[in-house]
This record gives sequence, C-alpha cells and structure tokens, in this order.
Amino acid sequence: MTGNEQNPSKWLAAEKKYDSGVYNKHDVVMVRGQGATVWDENGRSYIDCVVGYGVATLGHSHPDVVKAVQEQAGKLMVMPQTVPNDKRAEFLQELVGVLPQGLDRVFLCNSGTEAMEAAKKFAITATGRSRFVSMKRGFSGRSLGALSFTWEPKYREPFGDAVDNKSVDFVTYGNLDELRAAVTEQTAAVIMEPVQGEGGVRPASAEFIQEARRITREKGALLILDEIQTGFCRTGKMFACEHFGVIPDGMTLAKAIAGGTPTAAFAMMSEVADRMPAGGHGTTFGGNPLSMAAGVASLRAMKREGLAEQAREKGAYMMDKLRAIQSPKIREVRGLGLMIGVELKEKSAPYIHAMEHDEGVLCLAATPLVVRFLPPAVISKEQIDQVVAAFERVLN
Ligand SMILES: Cc1[nH+]cc(COP(=O)(O)O)c(CN[C@@H](CCC(=O)O)C(=O)O)c1O
Repeated sequence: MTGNEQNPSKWLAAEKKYDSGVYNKHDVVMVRGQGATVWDENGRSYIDCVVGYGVATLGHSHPDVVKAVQEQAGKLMVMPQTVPNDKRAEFLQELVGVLPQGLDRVFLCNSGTEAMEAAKKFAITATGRSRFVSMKRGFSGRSLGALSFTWEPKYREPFGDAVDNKSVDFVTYGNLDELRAAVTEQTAAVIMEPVQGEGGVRPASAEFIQEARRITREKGALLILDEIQTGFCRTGKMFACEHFGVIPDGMTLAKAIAGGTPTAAFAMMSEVADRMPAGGHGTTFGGNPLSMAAGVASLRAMKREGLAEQAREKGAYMMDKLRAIQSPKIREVRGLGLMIGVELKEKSAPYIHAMEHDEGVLCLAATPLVVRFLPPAVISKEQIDQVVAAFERVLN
C-alpha cells in the first residue's frame, strides 16, 4: 500500500481540500524524482512510466537542466518577449536547429493547449479561412479553442456552444476517403497527431500522413502536426514526422520541449508567420528566461545523449517484452519508440491502480481499455524488465 492509513498525509489532505476538484487524485504524495525513479513522502520508490504525461523524457531532474535553472534563477527569470533576451535567443537557435527544414519561425508559450490556440489563429490569418479538419480520437487540449479540435464528447459537451464545433470536420484517423472529402478550398488547416496519444496510442500510417500533406497542398490548406506528445525523442526520432518523411506547415510542441518547465511553442513556416498582424497574439510568460535556460540545457542533453536512438532501441525492446507476455487479457501491444500502448480486452483502470499500489510502477490510461507507458528515454533495460514483470503479475 502507498498511503499511510495510521498517519494520513497532511499534504494529501491539504491538496484534496483546496484543489478545484477536476482531478481524480491518487492517494500518494510524490516528493522527489531522479531519472526514471520517483519517491513518495514515505520514501517508497516507483518506476515512473508517466513522467508527467510524457514531459520528462530526459528523466526527472536531469543534472544539466537543474544546473541551468539554478544559474538562470540567480541571473534573470522574467523578461517579456517584447524585449529580446540572450537565453531566449539561444533556445530559439537550438530549437530551429533540430526542427524540420523550413519551420524556422516560432511562437513561444506555456502549454500544449496554448500552442494549439496559437496554431488556430495563425492558420486563420495565413489562409483567410476558418474551417478545420481534425481527427476522431484526437486530443488537442482543453481550452475552448483547442477543445474544438478534441474529439472525445465528454471533454466538449459540458461547455455547449462555447466550443466551436461547427467549423471543424472530424474524420476517421487513417481513412483516406474521409480525409479527401473533408479538405476543401474552405479549409484553413488539417490538425493531426502523428501518433494519437490520449486517444489510445495509435500510430498513423505513412500513407495517411503523406496524403494529408498532398491534399492540403492541393487545396491551399495548412498541415499542422500536433507533436506535443510525440515530439522531442519520444517516438525514436526528434520529431515523429521524420518517421513519415513529411514536413508540415506548422507544428505544435510542448511536454518534453524544455526539461520539465512549463514551455510550449507553435513552430511554423515563414509564410504562415508573416500573415499574422503585428500584435495579433501574445503571452506574458511565454519565452521566459528561466524556461529558456532549461530548454537549452535539455535540447543539448538530448543530442549529446542520443536520446532519440535510446527511445527507438528501448521502445523496441519494451514492446517485444510486452508482446512476449502470454495473457488472454491483452488484445494488442502498439506504439512507436517509447510511446507504448497495451490494449486490453477489459477496463485498464484496475491494472493501472495495481501497478502503482502493489508493484511500484506508474503508468496511465489512454481510453478505458489501453494502458499507456511513457517511460523516460533514460530508463534502464533492468527497469524495463521490472516494469514488464510487474505488468505480467498484475494481469495474472
Ligand atoms: C497531443 C496532445 N495535444 C495537446 C495536449 C494538451 O497539452 P497541455 O495543454 O500541455 O496539457 C496534449 C496533452 N495530453 C495529455 C492530456 C492532459 C489532459 O487530460 O488534459 C495526455 O496525453 O494525457 C496532447 O497529448
């Protein structure tokens, strides 16, 4: 068990008492992390295959990131983007240096949903159009603009018409005929994840993404790839689009972008950026020097440690081990790199709970039937073996 029933945590009580109530809180208080391991307030360790929903791909508290944040915190933490800053400039250079060719203009912000909001506004000004095509099972964020691209009705319905559902056509992920029918001369952009994450860990086919690239060019629409979860080595490449040989007109980025600090971006072609009126968008915290320092350290560490190759190799290893589990409860093991989903023939929640409480492994859901594993690319083979053995035990 993780909670301390005799001496309930004062931190747990306080957080549950004052929180907004939107989250289904675990009964454990995590206080420290290093690499692929986190510890709760009672000193129990866990192998973390959630890492903040795919944020700490570089591992918790990477020493380079910690050092960079400590130094920048003592130098300059706050400077709005109207005023240039050395760290921000350095991060932009590092980021554009790893982005696909041509994506060399960047709107910096603070979360994935904000990046998607920016993408929506830039697409409208770049094309003069306001219709969009998004994907069934797609997840683009929770703000009202991003929510219009997010498929799952339970996320949209409580907000009624405040969510613009009228100007978005949803197509079945992977269905070429639906895609071709939906993209027209009124379409501003097609929005899609190269691998659907929250929607069940579903890699796209190369054919589907390549057709999205072709048809958007033909119709004068933008292709915007949502790499908020797939970006920054998660799938075995720096960006998942590299697996498919496709360069989009824009790419939303967040999660693993800056060493765990709340940072995001909409990266785009100059032709897209140049059509936004000056002052047409903005953010207070975006591009703050503290996050930028973490981002510079993180991107350099990813390159130096060959993190994409680590994710590719360890992801293949982990999926092989998961596929070797002989269990009638498993329908399919799928994914790309270290973005892994195990679809069960029954609800996954009890097994995810047992992994945490009985086995000391953190994993998460991606739709009610899928167990999602998002380990950090610094995870060891031994830790992977422990995770797989634990999963086999909870299934049996
Ligand atoms: C592909 C994708 N796009 C956009 C977002 C929104 O990013 P942000 O505003 O920084 O949360 C997320 C969050 N993905 C997590 C959902 C979080 C939630 O439930 O809300 C996830 O995959 O679990 C994505 O995975």
